[in-house]
Amino acid sequence: MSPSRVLVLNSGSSSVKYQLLDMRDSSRLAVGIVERIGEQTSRLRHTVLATGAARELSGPVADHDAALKAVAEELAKDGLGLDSPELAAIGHRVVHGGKHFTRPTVIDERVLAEIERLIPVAPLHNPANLTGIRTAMALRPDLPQVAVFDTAFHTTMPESAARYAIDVRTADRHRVRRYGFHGTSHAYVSRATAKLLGRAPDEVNLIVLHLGNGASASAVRGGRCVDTSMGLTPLEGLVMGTRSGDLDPAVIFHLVRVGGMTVDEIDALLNTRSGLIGLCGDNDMREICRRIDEGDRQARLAFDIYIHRLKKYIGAYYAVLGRVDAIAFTAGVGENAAPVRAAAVAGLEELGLVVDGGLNAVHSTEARLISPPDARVAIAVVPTDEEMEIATQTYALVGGGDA
Ligand SMILES: Nc1ncnc2c1ncn2[C@@H]1O[C@H](COP(=O)(O)OP(=O)(O)O)[C@@H](O)[C@H]1O
Ligand SMILES: CC(=O)OP(=O)(O)O
Ligand SMILES: [Mg+2]
Repeated sequence: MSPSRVLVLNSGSSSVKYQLLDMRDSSRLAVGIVERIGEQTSRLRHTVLATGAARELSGPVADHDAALKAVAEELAKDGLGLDSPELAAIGHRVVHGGKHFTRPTVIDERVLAEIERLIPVAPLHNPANLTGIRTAMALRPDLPQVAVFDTAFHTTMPESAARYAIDVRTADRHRVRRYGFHGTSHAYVSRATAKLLGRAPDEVNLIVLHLGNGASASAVRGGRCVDTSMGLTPLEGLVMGTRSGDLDPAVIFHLVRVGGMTVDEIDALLNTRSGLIGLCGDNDMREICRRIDEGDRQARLAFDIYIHRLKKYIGAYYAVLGRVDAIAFTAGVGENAAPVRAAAVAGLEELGLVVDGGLNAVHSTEARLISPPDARVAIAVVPTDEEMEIATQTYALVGGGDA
């Protein structure tokens, strides 16, 4: 029988998430994460689904190369190692693919060079993705390695949404435009939401809200992205865990000229010390909700700023789409934080947006509706599955199934 397993690697700035899937029945064989890479307190958690065996290792993991080698060792302990003849391909999440990569792509030297060229516009993500790919290639040079790009789903955006209103020649020379991210999630959730509605993806208009540590919104018309909130880099748009999202670009000039800060200092400020953590010292929505319940005003303000921005994007994408069939909440905050979902659409009844308090309060890992049955616009909670989407696209590309 031809090999049917796909290993998916999602290398983030300080973590590697991985899953080994069997694409014959889309089952998961092993899942895990290496966290806090580069620190003394790194941790690897590995679960084998067939046996339920779970292992946790602690101790320093110096870099992404060491992390991936540790993952390979863990997989090998259960006979699921990278040397397995049943492995068909390795699928890699690559955050920035620029304008060039509109589809999943088998990685060769030319593709590696392009991902490397894009590092300045994804400094937190692309270097980690590259290390993951290079290590995996060294471990299995004979195996197809496939890059699945966060940006690919957004390449359908019209120029009116993708261009910034700056001098066209300058923008083109430096490839300054809006690319959008989390596209694998937006694509997966768009299809899953259409399925939940019992409709074909090409006949529904959706607003997808991916609210994780990084967060982005997208407007999807008939299965194609027409606008999204992240831009040249994953900094634009919504308020995030540690990122500011939208701000007047002159804030940067002001901080240089009046605040005496360097560009690198401002980069770090806006990417790592802003958003929820900058506003209230916490970037975990669970903790923020808990503090609000205790009457903490700083946490309340951070929540209100987060919601205000989210509501503005819902309104904007409603206008962009003209007609909205459903709004889908996804990722860590979107899937779990009922207060965020309720607040994001509060007061928007005139737009047909109503959340049923009882349905919203139910905890579930299934895709579900939280709007009343007669609502004009469906509001849904749809768990994302970037790893499954990456595996599906990877397997299809290497000839194993249909996309
Ligand atoms: N039960 C919960 N209630 C509220 N927020 C939650 C809950 N579980 C997770 N989250 C939020 O989800 C975030 C992580 O989302 P996730 O999609 O896993 O992010 P990422 O993939 O960007 O690291 C956490 O920072 C936390 O704020
Ligand atoms: C692109 C991006 O923001 O990714 P993440 O949410 O994984 O940081
Ligand atoms: Mg994520």
